[in-house]
Amino acid sequence: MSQHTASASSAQALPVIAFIGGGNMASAIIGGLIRQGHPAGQIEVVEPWSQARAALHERYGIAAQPEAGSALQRAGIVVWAIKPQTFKDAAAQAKAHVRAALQLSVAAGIRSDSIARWLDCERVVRTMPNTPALVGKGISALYARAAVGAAERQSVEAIMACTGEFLWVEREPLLDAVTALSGSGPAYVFYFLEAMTRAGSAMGLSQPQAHQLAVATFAGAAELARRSDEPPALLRQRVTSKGGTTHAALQSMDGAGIGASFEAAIRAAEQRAHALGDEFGG
Ligand SMILES: NC(=O)C1=CN([C@@H]2O[C@H](COP(=O)(O)OP(=O)(O)OC[C@H]3O[C@@H](n4cnc5c(N)ncnc54)[C@H](O)[C@@H]3O)[C@@H](O)[C@H]2O)C=CC1
Ligand SMILES: O=C(O)[C@@H]1CCC=N1
Repeated sequence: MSQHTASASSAQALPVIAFIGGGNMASAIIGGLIRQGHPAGQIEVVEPWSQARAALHERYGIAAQPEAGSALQRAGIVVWAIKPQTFKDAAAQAKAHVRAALQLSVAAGIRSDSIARWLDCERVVRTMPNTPALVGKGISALYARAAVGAAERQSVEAIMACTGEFLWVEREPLLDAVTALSGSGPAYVFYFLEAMTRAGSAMGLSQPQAHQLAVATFAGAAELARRSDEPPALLRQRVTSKGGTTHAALQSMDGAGIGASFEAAIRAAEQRAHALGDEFGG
């Protein structure tokens, strides 16, 4: 894997970008693009759901189209931000208008072979972002097919840098691992936040106090891990006094097999990503 940190490079220099699907991930990327100076008028969106179209108009002033049409032909890059289940049908609907563009898919599991076949286009990049993209703190992994040129890779980097950090993976199957780790990862963090907040409330703190303490602890520990040269295991040991409170908590977690269960859960997500490709990539 090669790594890059975010440098929201010249979003203004990007071509017209079309989004097929205007839901959560599309909104997060569009928000990042607009924050970095990409004009709303240089964005096309196809979104069949009227409420999602209204939200895009209210938030970004974008008039999304209910179905694929010739307006898509001005796009140099097409972002596929639809569910894996609907990708094939959406590709059939839009193909005639988008074949000349660079295709960028955010869909979990759907392999670039399928996308290239559906669109009759070899210039395909897959990315796996995550929802902190909404606040410019996302991380995305990228994979490009061989036909994608250096300038096109840079354009994709400029788009994803608008949403946070990015890195490239050299082998496409690694995107399933990325999906399991950082794509789904925010949900794991929220799951633990919920548990910590519930525990805080049960111990007598108010819900807002418990929430504030839990969120600040996650943000602070993550920032410490990011800035530190030391591995997480050592940072954990520094919190853990012999015979103290942390030791009691960690012993309880080990006894319940939480670490092993958590790893197994992430492997389950990876397997599901792979299965989505088999199920909906035909
Ligand atoms: N939500 C997340 O945390 C992440 C999602 N993804 C991937 O992003 C993709 C989109 O996910 P979300 O944005 O969360 O879903 P979403 O449901 O919010 O957005 C998908 C949108 O596509 C629209 N749509 C349905 N059929 C269409 C068609 N034929 N043409 C155009 N638009 C159509 C739907 O009305 C919907 O608004 C999925 O493939 C998912 O795997 C990737 C990373 C993280
Ligand atoms: O749950 C999902 O399938 C998508 C992919 C990563 C996050 N959400």
